Parts: sequence; C-alpha cells; structure tokens
Amino acid sequence: MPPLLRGSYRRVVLALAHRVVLGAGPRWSAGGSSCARDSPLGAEELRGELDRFGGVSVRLGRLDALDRLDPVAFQRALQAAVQKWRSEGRVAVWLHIPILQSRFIAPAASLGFCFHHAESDSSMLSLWLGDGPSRLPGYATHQVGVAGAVFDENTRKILVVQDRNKLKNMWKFPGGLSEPGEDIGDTAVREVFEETGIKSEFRSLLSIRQQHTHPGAFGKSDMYIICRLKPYSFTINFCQRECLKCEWMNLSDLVKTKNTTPITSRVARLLLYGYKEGFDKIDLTMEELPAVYTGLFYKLYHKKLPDNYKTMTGMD
Ligand SMILES: NC(=O)C1=CN([C@@H]2O[C@H](COP(=O)(O)OP(=O)(O)OC[C@H]3O[C@@H](n4cnc5c(N)ncnc54)[C@H](O)[C@@H]3O)[C@@H](O)[C@H]2O)C=CC1
Ligand SMILES: [Mg+2]
Repeated sequence: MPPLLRGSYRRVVLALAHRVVLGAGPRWSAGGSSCARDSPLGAEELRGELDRFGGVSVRLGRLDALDRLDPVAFQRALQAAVQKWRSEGRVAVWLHIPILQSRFIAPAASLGFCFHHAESDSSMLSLWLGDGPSRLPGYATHQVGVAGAVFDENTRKILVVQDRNKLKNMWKFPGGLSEPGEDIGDTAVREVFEETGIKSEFRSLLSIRQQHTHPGAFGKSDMYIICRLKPYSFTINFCQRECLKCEWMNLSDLVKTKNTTPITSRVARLLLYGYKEGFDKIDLTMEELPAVYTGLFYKLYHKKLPDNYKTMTGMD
C-alpha cells in the first residue's frame, strides 16, 4: 500500500469516497465529520452518506445551512438530490430530521417520503428508489411487557396485585413495560419492586403471550412475558398509585379463584406443576452468550441443556 494511503489518511480518503455530495451550489468543506460551510448561505446542497445496502442517509442536523433555508428552497434542493441519487442507482433515501427542523417534513412528504419512525427528539423519513415495492424493513412492531410470578416455595404463597386503573379488578402478577435496553428479568424484578415493595431475583422465563392490536400498545402488538422470581424480602409496601390491592396468596387459591385473568390462572397451574414435579419441567433458563459483533453479548432463554450436550458433536 502506498505510504499516503496508510492509517488515518487512508480512513479519511475512504470516508470521503463513500460520501455522496450533490447540488449546484458552492461545495461544502470536507473537514472531519462535520459539514461546516465555507461559503454564503442559500446553497441548495444536501450531503448524504452511502450505506452498505446502496441507500443514502442524510442527517439534516449536520447541515448548518438549513437553519436559514426555507421549506420551498429545501424542497427544490431535495427534489434535485433525489433525481441525482435515482440516476446513480441508489435504492433508498433516509432523511433524519431533528424535531426543531420539522418544517422540512411536509416538503419531503410531498416528494413521496414517508415516516419510518420517530424518537422523542427526531423523526426518520424514508423514500424507496429501487425497483418494485419497497424492501426497506419496517420499525418496531411490538411493545414488551414483563410480569414477575414471585413464588415463595417455603410458604407456597404467590405475590398478586389488582391494578388501580383497570375496568375489572382481577388478581394478576405485578409487572409493566420494559424500558429500552432493559433485560427481561431486570424488568420483572424492577416492576415487582416498584409496584409491591418486594425484592426478588430472576429464576426463569415461564411464558410468552403475543396479542395483536393490543388496546394499550398504540396500535402495535403486545408481547407479554411472565418470569418466575424468587423473593428475598416479604413485607408488602405497594404503590397506591398503580395498585388497588396486593397480597401473598396461597398458590392453590390463585389456581381456584375465578377473579383472575386466563393467563394468570394458566401460569398459576404451571407453577403448581413445577412446584410438585420440579421447576426444570417448566423453566426456560437464561444464559449469556457472545454475539458475533465484537464486544457484545446477548441473553438466550431455553430449557436447560445438560453440560455434555453443550460440547457434543455427533449423534453418539
Ligand atoms: N393479563 C394480565 O394479567 C395483564 C397483562 N398486562 C400486560 O402487562 C403489560 C403492561 O403492564 P402495565 O401494568 O399496564 O404497565 P406499567 O406497569 O408499565 O404501567 C403503565 C402505567 O402507565 C399508565 N398509563 C397507561 N396508559 C396511559 C395513558 N394513555 N395515559 C396516562 N397513563 C397511562 C398506567 O396507568 C400505569 O400507571 C402489557 O404487556 C400487558 O399486556 C397488563 C394487565 C393485565
Ligand atoms: Mg403494572
């Protein structure tokens, strides 16, 4: 490799080669990753970066000139840019718009852009340029709720609550929605503590329910996961805002009661089965494994695999 294409210089050359610069106005300065302008405002110029699928990503927050660009001028610039990208065979355009630049959403929509997703401070619009119907992946399809079935094997009691804001007051396991980046078991332990004051630890995953067009999921589907937790504190101090009642109930009473939801009743019976015949019959245990991406790990849940099967290679 020539000396000039070594190390950081090579990285800069490659990064510039992947940039897509376009428009009739003055050129942008190419200093570092920022897009600082070195010429007067009014330039109708948009800069994007190529992704590995052949699409172009444009982050409006990085284009300083847009602060003083009106929506009509933006629409002209974007239209010209889209034409150019289309002629270059790009398959899609991603437009990242900070919330304070939302005045550019309508002009983009008039050119065929649609919302792909939104976060609290920005939205992402996309436009498919490839042949046939769009092959861009959609965004989130489910919300994830997690409950904790906190079972005390010594007393055979199970922790149950009645929600305050529900139409019917039925016994259920304490739980709630998972936060971004939160492990399933951590959600169960956190929600149980927030709603009941009981401290517990994760033991296993017991069930997964999938329900579409769930009323509380903003039109998305709902994934509701119930975990088996082991308590290590026992004094209830329940959240009055979220719960109407909270108690340690005999597992056999929860199995019998009609004042519960079908899923709670089913999981109560599953726990009874596990208690009588061994929790290995019902538990999906968790193990952390390395992801193929360097430095990342994930949690895998499945029935316990005997150690000799973890290394076994053949059928013998
Ligand atoms: N079958 C069962 O036993 C039940 C299962 N679930 C599942 O539990 C999960 C969610 O659990 P939650 O306890 O509901 O979540 P959560 O414990 O995270 O509480 C949600 C909170 O948000 C509030 N809230 C919800 N919508 C609101 C709105 N539009 N405006 C203002 N406040 C609002 C609620 O009052 C509650 O305080 C879901 O996966 C759901 O399917 C929930 C209830 C019963
Ligand atoms: Mg809750």
